[in-house]
Amino acid sequence: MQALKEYDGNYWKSLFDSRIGRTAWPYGSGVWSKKEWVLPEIDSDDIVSLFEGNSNMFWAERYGKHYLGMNDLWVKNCGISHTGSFKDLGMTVLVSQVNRLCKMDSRIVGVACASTGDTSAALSAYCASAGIPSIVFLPANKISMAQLVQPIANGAFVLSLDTDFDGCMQLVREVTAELPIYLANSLNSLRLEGQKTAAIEILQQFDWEVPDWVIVPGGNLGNIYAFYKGFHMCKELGLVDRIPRLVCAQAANANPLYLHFKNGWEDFSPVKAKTTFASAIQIGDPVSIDRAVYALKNSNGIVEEATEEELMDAMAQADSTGMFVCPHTGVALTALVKLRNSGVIRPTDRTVVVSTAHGLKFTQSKIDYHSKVIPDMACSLASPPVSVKADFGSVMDVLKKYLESKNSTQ
Ligand SMILES: N[C@@H](CCOP(=O)(O)O)C(=O)O
Repeated sequence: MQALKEYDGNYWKSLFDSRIGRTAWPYGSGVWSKKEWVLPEIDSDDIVSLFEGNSNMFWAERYGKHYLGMNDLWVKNCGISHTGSFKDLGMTVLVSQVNRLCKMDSRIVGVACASTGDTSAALSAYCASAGIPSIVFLPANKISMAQLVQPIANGAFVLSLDTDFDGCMQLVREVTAELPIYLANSLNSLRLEGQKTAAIEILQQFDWEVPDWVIVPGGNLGNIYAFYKGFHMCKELGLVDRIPRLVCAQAANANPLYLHFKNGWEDFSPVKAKTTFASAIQIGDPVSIDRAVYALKNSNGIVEEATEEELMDAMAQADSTGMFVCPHTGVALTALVKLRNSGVIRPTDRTVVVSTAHGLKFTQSKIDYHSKVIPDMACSLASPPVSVKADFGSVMDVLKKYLESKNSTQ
């Protein structure tokens, strides 16, 4: 690319002038119209926090208004936690209880789980803190590097098994039936007691006003039931007079609940889960299927699914508004888009999307998307870095192109 020579100190002078309140010069070579860069007087009362302090619940204003025409869309960010996923909520309860049992001289020799990554991270962290051995059953090569390193670093006994999550689940159930090892997956109700607090917290954060919809990604399906349990408990206690409609969102490559829902809840059949970028919910035979069906039936719930392209595009779109979500949240956002487009969710409905894990656990899939190297995927929202020669003119050239393209889309 030919470097533009006409740029000189005046370009930057114009920008600096604008920052200190003077009218800017027309910048560039006349391609752009003159802009007023004078900053308005701002009263400190006018400055509003975009993410509402440190709360894990934030109003997705730009995403909601811009992409969906919604004005009451919220994200409950459960990935901002010790090990970076909602599993911490349940695991702190479970391991605390095991710790108590150990102190009471029970014969428990360790705690185990099968995992697609997040459960093992949480289990190993809390067990390490309590000095209790943890054993994790992981499907080899099916979890992200950031997830794998967590149990390793936390000193868990890590079994890397040549099977999928469902195979690991089956094995850990058999092993824990034989040995005095405590099973920590979400079929253990202690986990659900912890996880249901997210639902209670949502109501509290809305000052006990009930949202219309709560959308939760689903794999092993303990969490959708935990949300139901939390909302139902608040209703029983008289804190609220109804519960939200629940939506469970699955990856189309691992969608046994979706198929069951579409079949009118007749005859559940597990599926063989195929590879999905939403790897934490790559589960074909969920242990909490019955509880999930119960939760959905009793909340007038819905199940939706997301293809690989849909979930990756939804994740990229959300990221472009500053969310940096995990692929599973991409699945939940796809469900939202579909239900909004079909009119089931209305523009003014108060809707909460549950973001289940930290986006930093899934950087490889984001890199692949933005590098456009995913086979058969357009990656239409990819925003790859621009390689540019390290000289002033070349940088100004690419900046000009970039700012022009921004101008034309605003
Ligand atoms: N997505 C899970 C799978 C195991 O789920 P659990 O909630 O039943 O323990 C994981 O992170 O391992």
